[in-house]
Amino acid sequence: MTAIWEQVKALFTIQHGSYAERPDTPEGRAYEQSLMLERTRSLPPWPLFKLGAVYGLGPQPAPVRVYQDGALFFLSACLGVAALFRFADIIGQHGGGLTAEEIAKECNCRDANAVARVLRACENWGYFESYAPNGQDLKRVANEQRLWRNTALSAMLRENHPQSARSMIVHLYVDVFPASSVLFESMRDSSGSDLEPDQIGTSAEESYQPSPTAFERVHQGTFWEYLARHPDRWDNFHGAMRGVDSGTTPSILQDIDWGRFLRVVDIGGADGSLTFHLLRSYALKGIIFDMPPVVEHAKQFWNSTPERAAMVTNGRVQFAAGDFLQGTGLPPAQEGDVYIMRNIWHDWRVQECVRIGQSIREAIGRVRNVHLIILEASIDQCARGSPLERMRALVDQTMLTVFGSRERDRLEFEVLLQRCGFQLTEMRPLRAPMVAVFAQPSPAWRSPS
Ligand SMILES: C[S@@+](CC[C@H](N)C(=O)[O-])C[C@H]1O[C@@H](n2cnc3c(N)ncnc32)[C@H](O)[C@@H]1O
Repeated sequence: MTAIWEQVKALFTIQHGSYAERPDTPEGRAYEQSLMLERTRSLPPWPLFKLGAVYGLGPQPAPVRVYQDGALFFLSACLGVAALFRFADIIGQHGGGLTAEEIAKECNCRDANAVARVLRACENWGYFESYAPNGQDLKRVANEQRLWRNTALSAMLRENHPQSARSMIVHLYVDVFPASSVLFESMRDSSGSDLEPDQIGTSAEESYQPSPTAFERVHQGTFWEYLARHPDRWDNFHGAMRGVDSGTTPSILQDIDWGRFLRVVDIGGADGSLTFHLLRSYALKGIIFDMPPVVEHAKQFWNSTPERAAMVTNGRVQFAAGDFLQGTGLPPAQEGDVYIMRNIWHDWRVQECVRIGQSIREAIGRVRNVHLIILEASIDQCARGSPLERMRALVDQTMLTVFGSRERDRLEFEVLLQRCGFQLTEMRPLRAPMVAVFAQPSPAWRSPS
């Protein structure tokens, strides 16, 4: 019994990495080596091994876990490939029941064996499900002959799923994934990815020269320049943002009382889908502010359904084109306005965030009863290792890789907002991978211009 208990403890200890580290002295090294050797040699009893490694009901052996984590980019690649080839759409259109070969044929992929293996890899993480034809024993059916259907997760890779993640997965695979492969070089050669908010206005800011991000190294330009050069990537990015919209909007609508505002000014609002949902649910007016080409795209989106077109015709929604870095084109505030920024600040380094925030503060001027709400995946809101915190950490990595920017914690928001002439009043968790940061203009603020 004691031996089994020791094994359980050893498994947990190895998995969570809290083994007794010793200083790097000859004695310390000898101790660690003997400890590690002992653990490496002492295999867990079969039932324990099976429970963790085969059934996933207990701690996994550390080597299994570490390899899985290290090679997890292949899961991203498989999901990207599945999304690009539209496996989920093809399977869904037939109501399931296709072999890998049939799927390969329909998506013009010549390698049916690779399709079967990509599907099998995805199946291990709950995407797609294989079953045997005519009630045969699945174990006796070769991977190529198995039939495939969607699961709740793989169905989200369908284009027409109400919460479709297809464009986001394609964006991560095509635009971001190549950049992640040079993160090492980018970090090695970097002069520091960003300033701290409290370095703004100090000598550190004057001497600060941002290094190119991993994305900029690979794609020879900023993310926005890259999108401008590749209209197909813009279209896909709009789709990705619509996916974020469908995943976060229900909570944004229900967890915040928008009824106390008169007008919403959606800064960097893209096609304005959040504004649309807000106008649908509340007696609000709306302005969508973005760069000129994006605003043109947004107008098409608003004219594409009678309900949205009517909101444009009766003046409930308006468009404003400009540049929030230059402070041009921002709609001046009216009493009862709420300026919102969903997933804006996290795209920018501190200096640019201050410029954007100050542009908004200028637009507000001395108008009273105006609010600012920032909606972002702020970090350090839940326990480390929780699903939400893990997702936010990955979004933060995306920001580092693409923009050299970051997801922020409360303290960073407080300092940044103060630099731009706002006061943080509340940080509210949402039932989504985002928090709402509420701020009010500080009356004492003086425009730097
Ligand atoms: C990550 S998207 C967020 C879109 C939208 N807020 C949402 O949550 O769906 C960032 C938006 O910022 C806009 N943007 C980028 N640079 C800008 C600039 N200099 N001035 C105005 N908008 C800009 C982009 O066009 C894009 O629509």
